[in-house]
Amino acid sequence: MMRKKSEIACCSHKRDCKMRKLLQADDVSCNYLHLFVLGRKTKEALRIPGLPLLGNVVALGKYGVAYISKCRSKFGDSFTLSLCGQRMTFLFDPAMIDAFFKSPDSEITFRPAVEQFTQRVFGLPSKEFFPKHAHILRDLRHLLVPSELLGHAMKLTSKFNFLRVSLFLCDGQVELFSAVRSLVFRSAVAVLFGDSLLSIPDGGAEELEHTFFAFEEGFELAASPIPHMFQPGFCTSRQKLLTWLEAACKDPAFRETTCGKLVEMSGLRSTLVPHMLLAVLWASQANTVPATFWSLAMLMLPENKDYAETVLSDVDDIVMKRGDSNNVVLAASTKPCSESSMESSDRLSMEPVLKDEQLSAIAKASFQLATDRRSLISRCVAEAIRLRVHSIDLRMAAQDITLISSSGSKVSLPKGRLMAICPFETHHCSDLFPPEAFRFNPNRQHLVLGDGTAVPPSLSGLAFGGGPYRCPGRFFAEMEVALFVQLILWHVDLTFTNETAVFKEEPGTEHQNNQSTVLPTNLTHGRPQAGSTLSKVLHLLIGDEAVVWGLGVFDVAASETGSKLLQRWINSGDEDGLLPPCNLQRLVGIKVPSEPCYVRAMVRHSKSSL
Ligand code: HEM
Repeated sequence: MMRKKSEIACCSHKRDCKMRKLLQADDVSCNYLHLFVLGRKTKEALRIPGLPLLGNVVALGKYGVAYISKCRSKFGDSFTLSLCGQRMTFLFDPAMIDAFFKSPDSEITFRPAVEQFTQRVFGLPSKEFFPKHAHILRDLRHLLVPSELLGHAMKLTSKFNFLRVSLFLCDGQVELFSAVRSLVFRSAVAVLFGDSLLSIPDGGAEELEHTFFAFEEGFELAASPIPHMFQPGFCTSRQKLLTWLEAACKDPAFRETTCGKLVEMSGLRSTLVPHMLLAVLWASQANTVPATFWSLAMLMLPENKDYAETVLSDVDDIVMKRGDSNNVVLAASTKPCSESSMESSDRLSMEPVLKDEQLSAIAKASFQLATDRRSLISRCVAEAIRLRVHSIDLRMAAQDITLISSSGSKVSLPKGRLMAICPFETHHCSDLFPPEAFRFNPNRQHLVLGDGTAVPPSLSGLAFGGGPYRCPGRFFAEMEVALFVQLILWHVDLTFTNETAVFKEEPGTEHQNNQSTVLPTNLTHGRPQAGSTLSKVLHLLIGDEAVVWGLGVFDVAASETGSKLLQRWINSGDEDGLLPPCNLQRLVGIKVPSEPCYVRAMVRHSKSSL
């Protein structure tokens, strides 16, 4: 029996389909049962009311995932937003998410959905870039296969050894996100792009880092239709990055790096090369920095102390088994320097770089664990990523299609409709991550979608996308994050401090999101301007629903449950709220903290140095 081309088989979510269980039907028969026997009607996803012309863009831009969640709780598992005339249908049913990733390009396509990023943000003209896109993805994936990772891990470790003393001062107060950001960015850029990119005149690595994160902050707005002339900060930082990337390509050593090899294989016109490198720079840094921060921060929580100790003793065990223990003072048995009887001048004098053989033994053990998906550190990283995952992933309907949910209901989408999934909302759903999706639990079951081919079963769920366009840097990223978390834990004992900052922030390290909205108060605490004249006029002109959903203004009573949910979200995995809340506003990329996270870092010292 041939499947109708426009009807996408989605009924592979085996646990949920009662009809399948009852009749013991296979995937295809099950879909046909729903289509013809049960005769469910196909309908368009519900359109959310909104403002004339602007639709829902104001509310979505202001409240991000909080608004998406609100729409889901009111309108169900599929609904359509209007964003300045462009319709975007959100899908939450697991079978539809599977189809979103699994369907061939002739049905659900990638290119037109992400063109606004590649073209507007990175300046890559679609006509020239997309014919090469599949090859570039394949080549990057090939350059970062697991068998290539040990060399990268050793280079990352030597960068860590160089930077750790300045970033984690002995007995000093540290803003953890800034320290992690500098460590991860400077190390990974050196490994993937070469040292020359970090040695730009007038400021070197610090200037590059500062400029990149200014670009990153403007990234989402730059993809929107708002003209770039209104975003001068973004334009300046992009221009600087392009100039530095162009210069870095000319260094002969660049050819030996991962990105140098990628450029050579890509066959892209030379003027486009810096633009492609900018895209890879963004993709390789924007997520790993917050992923490392959250993984480390979750392991610092008192309730996760046992996990943190086991992570360290796992490293020790491997070092012992390999017979390298003579060279290494085991991390779990070392005390932070503040607990020793040493004077602080002694502690600082012991600060110097570890001996090569010590570091190499620790790094090899950490690497082994970082690349083993079953190890505790890998599971902790995956779980932290799950809880702070991005809020949107996009595709587009390449023809008129009908999606079928796990329960057999059907949703039709016209050709050209933008389709979105929301991993952040999905990852907080206890049906998919039982028993308690909001808890940090590295021992939980993997997410299994459909037959597991589009999104491989994993704790980190949808964090790396799926299907042919899944993240090509996944293995590298998982290794990098887990390696750094282990090295940092091995090097310093970190404790939260309630004190406010006692140090002056260095230029370029200021916290990005201090000003941003963490939790949209009027999404949870009522309608602040309900009585204003403007509000009354708007209500009269376009109706209550359009104002409420167009601007995101809700009543307290109606949103009491939603309010609790939102409050739990910004601190999910952290019941006592010790960590900074995460910023729910941004849709793209792993969530960043919206407040600084001050910690006291006490360097562990080796017994052999005593
Ligand atoms: C924790 C870290 C990371 C996360 C969570 C992540 C996540 C993602 C996601 C969700 C996508 C889109 C996939 C889709 O739509 O199906 C993506 C694409 C991509 N990622 Fe990653 N990524 C990470 C790290 C990296 C690293 C380290 C690299 C490079 C070394 C990288 C390179 C890329 C590239 C080049 C793309 C674009 C693919 C395209 O244009 O089709 N990523 N990543």
